Amino acid sequence: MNAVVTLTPAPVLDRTYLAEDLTVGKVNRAYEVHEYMSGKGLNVARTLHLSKHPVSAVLPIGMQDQYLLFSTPFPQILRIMPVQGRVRVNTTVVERGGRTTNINQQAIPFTTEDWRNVVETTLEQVSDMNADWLVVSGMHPKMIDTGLPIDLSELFSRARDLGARVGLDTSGPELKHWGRSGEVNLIKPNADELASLVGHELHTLGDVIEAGRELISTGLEIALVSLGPDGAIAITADDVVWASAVAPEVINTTGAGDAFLAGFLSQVVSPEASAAGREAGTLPALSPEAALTTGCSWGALAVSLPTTLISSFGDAPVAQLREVDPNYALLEKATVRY
Ligand SMILES: Nc1ncnc2c1ncn2[C@@H]1O[C@H](COP(=O)(O)OP(=O)(O)O)[C@@H](O)[C@H]1O
Ligand SMILES: O=P(O)(O)OC[C@H]1O[C@](O)(COP(=O)(O)O)[C@@H](O)[C@@H]1O
Repeated sequence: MNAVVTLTPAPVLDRTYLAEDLTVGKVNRAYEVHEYMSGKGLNVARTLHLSKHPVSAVLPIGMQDQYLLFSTPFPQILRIMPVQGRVRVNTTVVERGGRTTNINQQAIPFTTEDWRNVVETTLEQVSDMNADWLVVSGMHPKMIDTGLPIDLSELFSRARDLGARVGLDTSGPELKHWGRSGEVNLIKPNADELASLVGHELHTLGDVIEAGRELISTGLEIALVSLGPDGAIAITADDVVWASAVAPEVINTTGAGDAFLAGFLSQVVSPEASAAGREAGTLPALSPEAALTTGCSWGALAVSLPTTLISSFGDAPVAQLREVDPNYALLEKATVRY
């Protein structure tokens, strides 16, 4: 079966304030607050589990903060690794009308021993589940002793030796490094992250395709680029597929990327392809079309909810494949941010 293991190297307590509007430099008041354990890999795993997909979420989290998991949905998918340090807090302010502002705290650094345990536990999960995918999502903590970001080389190469593809959803210098490393099969940048990765603005769908192809030439298998209201595009060596869905309303865009990635992973390797691949000792064939529409449907559902937690797919908007038009002007021009 097409199983997925997610690793969230820097889990988060997500605190979301719903406010009428946000005025910078003034006192702002929230009319509603939500707080729950989160992080990109955990969000992806929860959504996959809700769709009855086999998944395990590795979560390094200090003993003092494990109480935060008491009320978390689907505790059975968690593989908790006790590490030193407190969990970080990410704050989101959502205004009526859908404008969303995020303040994300820095990740807590790892000791060498803690990181080693996280790597071994993650690989154990990949092996035990015969996973088709290992997905590493969110910020990368630094190492206490060197001050350098975690090194994922060994994790990636051993996961690939176990027959899993490797997906990465991160941003900043880490995306710049791993996105071109040839050690990763899939990345999921949004348009701004892709612009930063290639170092120039992206105005049209053609610009996005060109940027994706540049990355494919470095050894990446799929550039999966999410384009907010323009849906998402999957670029491989042989194929370019574009799809989108119309969200009924836009309440909170935080979490849309995670819901989208979960939808994509849920379909991109069919159970039949997975079984055939294991039998033949080859990587299973990918089916990007069905996966992309599922991803866009779940992404559009996520933006219409106040928090990142999806509790049912019943109201998910239907997504359509679209004819790829390189001249299509993106609704939101992508800018370089770091
Ligand atoms: N306003 C929107 N309308 C419809 N779908 C949306 C909207 N915003 C996001 N989505 C869906 O969610 C996915 C992820 O959103 P995006 O904003 O691109 O990612 P991220 O949250 O990682 O920045 C998109 O690919 C799209 O399918
Ligand atoms: O690890 P980072 O980059 O701080 O991101 C973590 C944040 O991203 C989220 O997972 C949402 O991500 P998306 O909007 O990309 O889906 C939040 O729930 C969480 O606070």
